[in-house]
Amino acid sequence: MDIQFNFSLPFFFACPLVVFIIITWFGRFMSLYPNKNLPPQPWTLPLIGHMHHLLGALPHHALSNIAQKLGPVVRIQLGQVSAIVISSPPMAKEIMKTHDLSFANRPKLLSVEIIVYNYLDIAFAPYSNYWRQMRKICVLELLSAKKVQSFRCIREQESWNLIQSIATQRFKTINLSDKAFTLMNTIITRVVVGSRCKDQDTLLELIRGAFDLSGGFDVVDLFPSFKLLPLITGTKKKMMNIRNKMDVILDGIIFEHIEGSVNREGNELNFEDIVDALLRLKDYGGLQFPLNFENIKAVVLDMFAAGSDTSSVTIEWVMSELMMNPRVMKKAQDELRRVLKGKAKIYESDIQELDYLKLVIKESLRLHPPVPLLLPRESRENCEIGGYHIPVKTKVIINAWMIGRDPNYWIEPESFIPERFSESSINMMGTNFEYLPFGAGRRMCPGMLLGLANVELPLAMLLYHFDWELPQSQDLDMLESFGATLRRKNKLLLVPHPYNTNTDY
Ligand code: HEM
Repeated sequence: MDIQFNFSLPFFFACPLVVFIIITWFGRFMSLYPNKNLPPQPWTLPLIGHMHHLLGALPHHALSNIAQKLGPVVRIQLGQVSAIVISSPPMAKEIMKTHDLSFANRPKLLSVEIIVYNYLDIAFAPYSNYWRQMRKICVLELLSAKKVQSFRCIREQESWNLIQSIATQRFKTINLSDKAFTLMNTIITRVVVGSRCKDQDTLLELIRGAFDLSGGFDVVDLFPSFKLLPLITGTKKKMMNIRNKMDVILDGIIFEHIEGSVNREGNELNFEDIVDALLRLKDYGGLQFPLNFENIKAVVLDMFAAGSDTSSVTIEWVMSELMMNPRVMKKAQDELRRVLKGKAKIYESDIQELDYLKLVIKESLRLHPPVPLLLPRESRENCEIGGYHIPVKTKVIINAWMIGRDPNYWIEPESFIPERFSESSINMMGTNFEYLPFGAGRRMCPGMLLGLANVELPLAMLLYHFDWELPQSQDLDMLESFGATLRRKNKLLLVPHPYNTNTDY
């Protein structure tokens, strides 16, 4: 199905101010425009026909509404950018398996260009020999199973610190969302930088600000040929400011590593953090594209951006779903308390047997994929998908959120039923296209192991050490907010009641 969201050009040039206000006001989506494959229509008709699906809606909801009306392959015109939206498992398979190589590019975005030193990172680098080299480094040197295992003591210490801090607030209302964010900021900072860093919160706030604009829905990315737009809207100045502030912090981090003055705690001496690994590879010299400080900073930014919020929102949503589903909460806690038999403290080796907890996380990632539209791709050549011709340089948005709730593939798709995975072979490895929390194909998430390890242990501890209640007279909503990740709109406020373990907090 082929529709276009666009403003007519004469209208655009006749009333630039009006259009500018409309664009910035309506923000994320453009309106409709006569479609060359449909009978000519005045632009207002399709606008009225579909705008109610778009206005005020979260992008993944808006695109789901449109897909329900128009089908699993919808072409939309986002300003000057031609895009297709993919909303079914077979069509996702076409993009990420059958034609994976043809769709292995990422579209160019101004915010990303400025922030990651002209696409020197992994997540937004165009498909190229450079990207292949950096991806290989990422998979083999930075995020391998062995490496993830080497960061285990960080997860154990920081998760335990979280439990201790919650224990001091027992029976009181705590903001679990904020606690999960702080925990994950600290874990990812220690993994990347080797120790807590005085600037970690500032750096992560800057990164969030920058990557919130990286969804490709910003007006400057929708009209890339209007070179003055980034200056008029102030986007360029804003991004340069963010980049400069980040640069100072990142230079400081690298300098400390080179100098050997990182303030490491006890067992942090025993592992190589991500900056160490990148500096080692820089000095190694045998790479096709030798690394310099900009390459290192771009990859470090990716690790922070991709590794922190994705895991903390997962903790937020798992805990929210458990509060909404007391049967599942009880079953998960029974498993933990049975397996751990009153142990005072949990270590990572203890959680291998927690099969039900793993199903709970899997089910939460189905209903609440932290990156609901994955990262956008772009076609590298002309291609045919589901009988439609897709021209080169078309942006591809895959609605993993909708796919995970597709009633043709999931029984009771809106219900939280972890057991659905117990007898099923569906996994997270990107081979089942009805379940794509980490994407699939060449651009699939390389941080899956680290991401899962970062949520499993804290969740096990939260559920083992405490029973949870909602604050008095409060209901729990499940409203979402869309940014770089899909998080709760309202913070998760809960009251912890210590469970009777042999623990001395
Ligand atoms: C629960 C945790 C996580 C989730 C749900 C998640 C999800 C995703 C998704 C959906 C993508 C896009 C895949 C695609 O386009 O097909 C992605 C890409 C990526 N993720 Fe993750 N991620 C998580 C954790 C992490 C962690 C911990 C790291 C590293 C510290 C990481 C690093 C990356 C990178 C570098 C990419 C870009 C890959 C490329 O373009 O080649 N992720 N992630």
